[in-house]
Amino acid sequence: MKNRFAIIVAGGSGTRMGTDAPKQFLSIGGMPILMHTIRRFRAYSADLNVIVVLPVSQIPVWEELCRQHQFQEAVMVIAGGKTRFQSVRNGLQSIETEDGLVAVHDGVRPFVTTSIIRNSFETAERTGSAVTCVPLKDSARLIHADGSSQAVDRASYRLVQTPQTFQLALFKRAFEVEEQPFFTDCASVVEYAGYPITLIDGSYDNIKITTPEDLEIAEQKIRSAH
Ligand SMILES: Nc1ccn([C@@H]2O[C@H](COP(=O)(O)OP(=O)(O)OP(=O)(O)O)[C@@H](O)[C@H]2O)c(=O)n1
Ligand SMILES: C[C@](O)(CO)[C@H](O)COP(=O)(O)O
Repeated sequence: MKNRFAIIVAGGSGTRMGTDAPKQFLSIGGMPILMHTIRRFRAYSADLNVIVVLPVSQIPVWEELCRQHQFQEAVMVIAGGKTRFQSVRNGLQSIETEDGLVAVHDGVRPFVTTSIIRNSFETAERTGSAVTCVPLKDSARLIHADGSSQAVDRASYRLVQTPQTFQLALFKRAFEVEEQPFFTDCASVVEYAGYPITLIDGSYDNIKITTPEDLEIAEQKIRSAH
């Protein structure tokens, strides 16, 4: 099996959540969200090299949380950057080889499943990339510059999640580009660099905890699982 890495990005400050603590440290089911996410990747493979990217100022807070929760998963901690792109790039620079696969996952998506992670590695090994997504359940409209709107064919769109998994050699080359304002995820970077993107099925359960409502949903999901 090829070298397998996971970069779990948790370098943001959670402005939309609006809490003092960064949202990745907020507790669901009695444990910080980020620890749930790391455990999901560890459950996929004990041999996976897990890199966790954190805001530099929060690294001592994370170490204290690990002590409090007796959280002993072996992970490499790396300082993040101002944007998600920069945080991914910092994580990537800590990987010395170009031989293998890397999954990038949001630290605030704690409900990712082993089967999604496995499928993302297997697909990326075959095709170069695996980007998790789901179809739209709601109708969608395009907003024009003058404020008017127009129905679009929702079957032509997907909502993109993480993990997004890539062959390391192409991913490293893709991240040599200058950062662009439309880089909202890794797929947009890889596509900009000229590589094709393979989509794989995600899950409506694989939510990104972004706003306070998401935190309530996450707490209920954890409670109902126990
Ligand atoms: N400079 C950044 C910004 C974001 N992220 C991470 O990217 C993931 C998805 O980003 P998002 O949900 O937008 O998190 P925040 O940037 O923290 O939230 P907000 O945009 O509301 O400030 C999160 O796990 C976040 O910690 C990161 O590693 N480094
Ligand atoms: C990577 C991502 O989670 C895919 O949906 C998303 O693009 C992150 O976006 P955000 O602006 O950082 O919330």
